[in-house]
Amino acid sequence: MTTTDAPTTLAARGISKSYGDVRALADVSIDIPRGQSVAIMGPSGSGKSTLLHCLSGILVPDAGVVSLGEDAVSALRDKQRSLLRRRRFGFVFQDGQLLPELPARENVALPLLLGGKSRMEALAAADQWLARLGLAGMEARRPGELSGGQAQRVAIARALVHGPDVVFADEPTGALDQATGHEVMQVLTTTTAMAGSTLVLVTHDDEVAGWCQRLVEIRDAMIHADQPITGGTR
Ligand SMILES: Nc1ncnc2c1ncn2[C@@H]1O[C@H](COP(=O)(O)OP(=O)(O)OP(=O)(O)O)[C@@H](O)[C@H]1O
Repeated sequence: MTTTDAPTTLAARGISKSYGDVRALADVSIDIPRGQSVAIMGPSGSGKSTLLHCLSGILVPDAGVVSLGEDAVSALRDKQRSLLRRRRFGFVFQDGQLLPELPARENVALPLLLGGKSRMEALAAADQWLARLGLAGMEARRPGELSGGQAQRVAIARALVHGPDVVFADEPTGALDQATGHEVMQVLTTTTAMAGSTLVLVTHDDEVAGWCQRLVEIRDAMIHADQPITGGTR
């Protein structure tokens, strides 16, 4: 949260992004209030990942502004932007992107250690999150010793351990079978809701999107539709 008590809205104002001649985003604006879960869908190449990367400060738009509460994310210099990303955002990718040589508990503790917490505090918090996600007893396993669904739960714990304002997820169930994907989405949406974090995810899968409260459809670099999901699980 910012120093005021105002809810921390993630917002894009008129953002555009091109790669050479390819226009990936054209004058896109969106407001995502704190705690909301949003699915971004659209055809391949429509600009979904570019939007996610601009909102999360991985990319800087060519024009327009991305802000989180009172902080203009897109105006920050590289170093400040990566600091903000580390402190206030969490990320879940398709393949988890856990560090293969580290046990689950150390993977989860990493954002806290990077944020300056003591090793003891960070590992204790990591163990709590792993237990919350149904992984008690698996703290010492390395990612290669976990199933795909278990590894994604470790990735979710790592994304949430430092109490981020926003969790960004790019195809979080893309590498899982349907039943495991369903389970991971249930865990992802309920734990981010419990933590009071916003969830922004990109998916090709209607069922995955159905776990969110809002659906944003991108076509040809623009927002084509933006509507609440009725019967959304969150
Ligand atoms: N690094 C890059 N260099 C050049 N062109 C790029 C780059 N990244 C994306 N693009 C192009 O920008 C457009 C939007 O890409 P983006 O990855 O945002 O789409 P997407 O909707 O996420 O696609 P997919 O569903 O296939 O992942 C596409 O035409 C893509 O080819």
